[in-house]
Amino acid sequence: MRHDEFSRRLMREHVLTANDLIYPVFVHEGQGRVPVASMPGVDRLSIEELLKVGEQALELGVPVLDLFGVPEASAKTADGRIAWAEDGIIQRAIRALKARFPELGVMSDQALDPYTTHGQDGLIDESGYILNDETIEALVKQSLSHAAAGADILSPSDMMDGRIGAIRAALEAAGFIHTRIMAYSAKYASAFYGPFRSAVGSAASLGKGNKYSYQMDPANSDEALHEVGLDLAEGADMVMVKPGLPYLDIVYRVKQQFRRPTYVYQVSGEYAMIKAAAQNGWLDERAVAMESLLAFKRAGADGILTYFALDAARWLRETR
Ligand SMILES: NCc1[nH]cc(CCC(=O)O)c1CC(=O)O
Ligand SMILES: [Mg+2]
Repeated sequence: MRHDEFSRRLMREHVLTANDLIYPVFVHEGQGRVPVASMPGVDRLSIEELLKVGEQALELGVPVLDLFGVPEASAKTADGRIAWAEDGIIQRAIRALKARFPELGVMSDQALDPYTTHGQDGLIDESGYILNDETIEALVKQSLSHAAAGADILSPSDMMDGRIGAIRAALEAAGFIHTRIMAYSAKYASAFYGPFRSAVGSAASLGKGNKYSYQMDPANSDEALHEVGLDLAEGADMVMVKPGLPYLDIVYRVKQQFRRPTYVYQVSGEYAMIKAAAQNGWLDERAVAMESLLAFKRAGADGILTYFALDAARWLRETR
């Protein structure tokens, strides 16, 4: 069966298409594009540049852009309140994208880390411990402001307990009955997020801090199922596992157990490793990237958040 291309195609079990891809983008207050040094090929975008990327995504058939904000460092506070400002960077970005491309799916991130002076995803007490319930109140405000700006999908990435239920209830009460929620349900306390933290500018704020008291222990697997079950019960439409390739077993177990829309995030560090090896001539970038994306499909993912999204959509087009 492996002898010829036709029979290899005939017995192929899984396929990757542009429909499976979500493209994460960084939107900054500055002008133009500013490269992220640890993520070659990824730039922080002004809203004007974001619109060009939105057009490319539509043209390539990538269904959704996922927006992350990069505020001015001077605008950060301990409570991260610019995260829910009506004229905040993400709120303006959502409005601009939806006005220009109503048919493009727009997803946005809910967490406070780019907006706080301490770089944690929520509010903290004097000892630095994250305050679950106070954080949820802030996340609800952030969520409502994104929904009001026109976000199609909210994606709380903070890992507080109970935030999906609170956000869902607030959306319903405010009449946002079409806003979808993709929960970062099994988000691990991973060192693979390093380049992302540089991109949004939370690395410097976080310093030697860590997120062990709210993100999951990489040693755990049953706990991921517990977390997914809670988020689905609280009203999540979609659940996510993060990071990606080192956690394929979790993707597989979540899909097998719940059979619900399941997503995986190929995170910044995974992207950086492939890019760095490719730049050294050690790996074939396109082949390795496409193999990794296919592996997510094989494990059971319904979609993938990846910084390769636009490139992958182009590569898929070339091979068709
Ligand atoms: N709310 C924070 C957030 N949202 C997405 C990522 C990581 C994404 C990536 O590494 O590509 C992180 C980093 C973190 O939890 O510190
Ligand atoms: Mg949870």
